[in-house]
Amino acid sequence: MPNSAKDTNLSTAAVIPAAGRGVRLGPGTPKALRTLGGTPMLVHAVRALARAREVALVVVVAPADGVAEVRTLLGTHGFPESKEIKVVAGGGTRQESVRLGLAALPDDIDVVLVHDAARPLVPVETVDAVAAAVRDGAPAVVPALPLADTVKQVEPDAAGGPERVVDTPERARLRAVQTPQGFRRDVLTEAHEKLADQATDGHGATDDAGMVERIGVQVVVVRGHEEAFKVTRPIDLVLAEAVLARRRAADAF
Ligand SMILES: Nc1ccn([C@@H]2O[C@H](COP(=O)(O)OP(=O)(O)OP(=O)(O)O)[C@@H](O)[C@H]2O)c(=O)n1
Ligand SMILES: C[C@](O)(CO)[C@H](O)COP(=O)(O)O
Repeated sequence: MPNSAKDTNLSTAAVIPAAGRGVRLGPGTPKALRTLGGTPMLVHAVRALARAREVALVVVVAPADGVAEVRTLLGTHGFPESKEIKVVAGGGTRQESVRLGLAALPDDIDVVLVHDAARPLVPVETVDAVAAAVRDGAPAVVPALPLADTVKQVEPDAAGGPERVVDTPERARLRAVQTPQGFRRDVLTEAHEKLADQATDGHGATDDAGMVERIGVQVVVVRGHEEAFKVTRPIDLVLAEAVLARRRAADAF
């Protein structure tokens, strides 16, 4: 395992959690299989990660009852032959799904990029920037953007009234974090092993960087990208279709 600055001889894999149902997107096909420009979101996400030169292997974490379907789906789409694609069964939370994806990595992988299937339009430049920062010696890296909105911390009202604002954190020091998040494989594996119980007890982390923070590892930030947004609610699908249409129009010239 790499444990010092800059190591140029590292093997990199991507883990793509894609086992969620997409409740906030509304009823219908599981979110990763919903289409964007006629192609499932998951296929866009796998292509985005496979496009990165350093990524040798992509592990897709599918719903436990959908592994065969996802294997068939990915088999019908073209990916570079030099890139290995594996599909494994996920769990009931994102954290569990990532842990199961990590368990499927071969021994020779040193660097792991964890990327939501729900961020299908991440540009390859963002993937490359995250991977490069890990390869340059950072144990954990997140792509992030400044916030456009002011954020309030709130507490519920004991009598059932409206929530009350208790704090307004200084916006200039807040960031909205995206994926792929990049890690030294040993660091991420240790965090997932130590914190596995929290995945199901309601105290799980909402991202992988949050897990390595909990075991005391320093996370560094690289610039994220507006087009790496997460498709969460129906309005995000409208935006994603528009971004894809604009890219396709630009490519046609
Ligand atoms: N048990 C789970 C839950 C989520 N994910 C994945 O984690 C990523 C980010 O999660 P999110 O956007 O919250 O997806 P869902 O859990 O599907 O959405 P929702 O919370 O609206 O149901 C998605 O690619 C999703 O497929 C996963 O692999 N396993
Ligand atoms: C990992 C993540 O995309 C970083 O912003 C986010 O935390 C996932 O949250 P979700 O509620 O599982 O979509």
